[in-house]
Amino acid sequence: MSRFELRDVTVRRGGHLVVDRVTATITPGRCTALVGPSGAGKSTLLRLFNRLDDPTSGSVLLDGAPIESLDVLKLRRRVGLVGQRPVLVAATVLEELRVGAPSLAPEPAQELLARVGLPGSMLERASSALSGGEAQRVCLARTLAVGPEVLLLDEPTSALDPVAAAAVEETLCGLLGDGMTAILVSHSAEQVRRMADDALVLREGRLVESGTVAAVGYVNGHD
Ligand SMILES: Nc1ncnc2c1ncn2[C@@H]1O[C@H](COP(=O)(O)OP(=O)(O)OP(=O)(O)O)[C@@H](O)[C@H]1O
Repeated sequence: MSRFELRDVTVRRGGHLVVDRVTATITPGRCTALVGPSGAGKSTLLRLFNRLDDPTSGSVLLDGAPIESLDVLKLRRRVGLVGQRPVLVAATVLEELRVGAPSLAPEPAQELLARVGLPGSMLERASSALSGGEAQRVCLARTLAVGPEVLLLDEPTSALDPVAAAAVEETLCGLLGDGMTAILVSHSAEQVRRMADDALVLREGRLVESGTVAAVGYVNGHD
């Protein structure tokens, strides 16, 4: 089911309160945006969901279980991350898709490419020969190859040119429309309005507003 809950979560880094007693629920099947000014703690909060960071106090629960009680590799297969910049690690697109799914056959690999809007003929292409937008979509397909229940999206289009960003966003919107649970960090209020259902507004580490995107003032240009 993949319901995340944050209970009184605090993250302290170098004497600084980066996340300050945040309590919230992420609704399955919806896209929840983490928004707020630069330095508010959005990326840090996002990284808690697959244990790239751990809270200093409080707990993150997945379907009622504290996530530190789960095997971290299994957790990361359930909760996939797509970062700001595509990082490709294998020589070809097919090998890239096999990074987390070593037995992936060419046919399902082509289906994965279709899901992210790329032609199946791209499987044999060298990773180094991809454009930024293509590489980001291959990263997304590589994450999907593992079969995640939740996608963590950390400014997934901010490093791309406007045309590639629009294409990647459209691909993501398709996945969200199919009912994928997602948590999105984005600086763009327009993007949040297009992609997200719910929003959590952070300021100086504190949760200051939450609700549906339509109801949250921060996303709609007034506080
Ligand atoms: N390891 C660390 N040590 C000290 N301070 C840290 C550490 N990690 C993060 N911070 C600080 O915590 C605050 C929140 O950082 P974070 O990257 O989570 O914010 P953000 O809302 O994602 O910002 P942005 O929108 O600029 O990406 C920042 O002021 C940052 O400098």
